[in-house]
Amino acid sequence: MTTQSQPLPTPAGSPFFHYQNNTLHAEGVCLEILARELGTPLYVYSRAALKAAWQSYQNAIGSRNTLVCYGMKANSNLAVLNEFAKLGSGFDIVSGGELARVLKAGGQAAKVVFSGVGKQDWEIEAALEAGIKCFNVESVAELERISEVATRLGKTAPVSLRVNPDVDAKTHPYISTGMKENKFGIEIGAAPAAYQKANTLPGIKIVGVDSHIGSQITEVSPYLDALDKTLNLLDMLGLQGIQVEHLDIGGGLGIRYTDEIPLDPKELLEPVYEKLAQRGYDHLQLVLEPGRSLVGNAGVLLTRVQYLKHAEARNFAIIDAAMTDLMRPALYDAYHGLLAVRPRAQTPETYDIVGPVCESADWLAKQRSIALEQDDILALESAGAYGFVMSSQYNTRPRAAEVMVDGEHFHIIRQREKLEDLFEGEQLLP
Ligand SMILES: Cc1ncc(COP(=O)(O)O)c(C=O)c1O
Ligand SMILES: N[C@@H](CCCC[NH3+])C(=O)O
Repeated sequence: MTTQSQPLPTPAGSPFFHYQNNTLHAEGVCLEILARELGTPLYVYSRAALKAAWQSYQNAIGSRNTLVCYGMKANSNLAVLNEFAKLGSGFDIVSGGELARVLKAGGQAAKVVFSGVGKQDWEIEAALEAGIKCFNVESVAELERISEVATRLGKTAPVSLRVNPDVDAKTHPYISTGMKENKFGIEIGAAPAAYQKANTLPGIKIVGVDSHIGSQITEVSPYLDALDKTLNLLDMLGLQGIQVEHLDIGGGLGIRYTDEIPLDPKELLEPVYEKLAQRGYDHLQLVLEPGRSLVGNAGVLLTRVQYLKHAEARNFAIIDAAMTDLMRPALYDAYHGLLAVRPRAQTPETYDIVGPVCESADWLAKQRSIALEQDDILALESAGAYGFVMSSQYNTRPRAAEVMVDGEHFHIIRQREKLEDLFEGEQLLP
């Protein structure tokens, strides 16, 4: 059987990547031409896909008092951040570097929440100077540190305590964050005392409560279990005279990589709003921190087949992208869909799709049935989230360029690194 007599593969999750004249396109742009013109590996994002993902949250929110703080660790290219800033997004940051990116991209500090277990003094200072919405505080020691820094600067730090509700998000163990074995947050049993403490510390103003239970979540029940526990905490705090202004339920909604059935934001938010109303907390602002679900299926990684190697145990397609460009398969054994940008008519063979890096973990896809020839262009799907941002220069490899497609046009939003970028700042000994 040939690929011509088969239907073309369906790109995962996104209608913005589609086949036209037997060639994969992003919106109106032919990816074969783009890859040949700009070189590979190349990250390609669809602006329309970003907007559609944003809109799916807005449709679920309607007129309710809810702030989406894009979990920018998923994709922090300035053009992506600027797009979300223009749509009205806030940002969930986890470092001083991410704060600098938000400000550079035109985001508003007043819509920034700052998560992360290891905030350093300079990062706390920068966030106080910028005037962020709140610190999502992950330990009592951090609370004390923020109080010291704020007092020294003569400022008041708005804080929300990130509680660890000990629920199983039913996701990959490496990306689950809300179980008591995880380093994240303050265990929920210890939260009332931590809030009491926050209430007495100088330079601290309590504004919220926060939890984030993990990533790539495809069920509503773990969110609702966490919410129940958080609302019980709010009941207790209320009895102690501690009030908050907002409730942050984190991010974590999954996307389709293969056959997952992701939740529409509506499927999460409707029961959340219902529960808030039942429990008398619908006056609180709701804060969300989605990352992956806003960008994941808005991007692909284009790569070129360098060599085919037919070995005894395996057929290998050696491509010009590596674990340094897309780390998820090596790190989590993650599956990314693989598409031939121009599918061939020949009988498919089974290949392991591997990179040039000197590590056996340097694979991007395993045991995929595809008809290939040297120099073919391939697309690794669902690469818009945790793709470029997790890339490295290991093996002294320049990081890929990033492109945003917009209708019939494209914009280079990050140049490919040049060889001299790779050792900039290094010095020979005298
Ligand atoms: C605190 C926090 N907020 C938001 C996110 C974004 O998560 P996701 O990309 O799964 O939506 C993460 C990542 O898991 C996170 O750690
Ligand atoms: N980097 C992870 C998600 C981590 C989420 C951040 N806490 C991934 O690629 O799936």
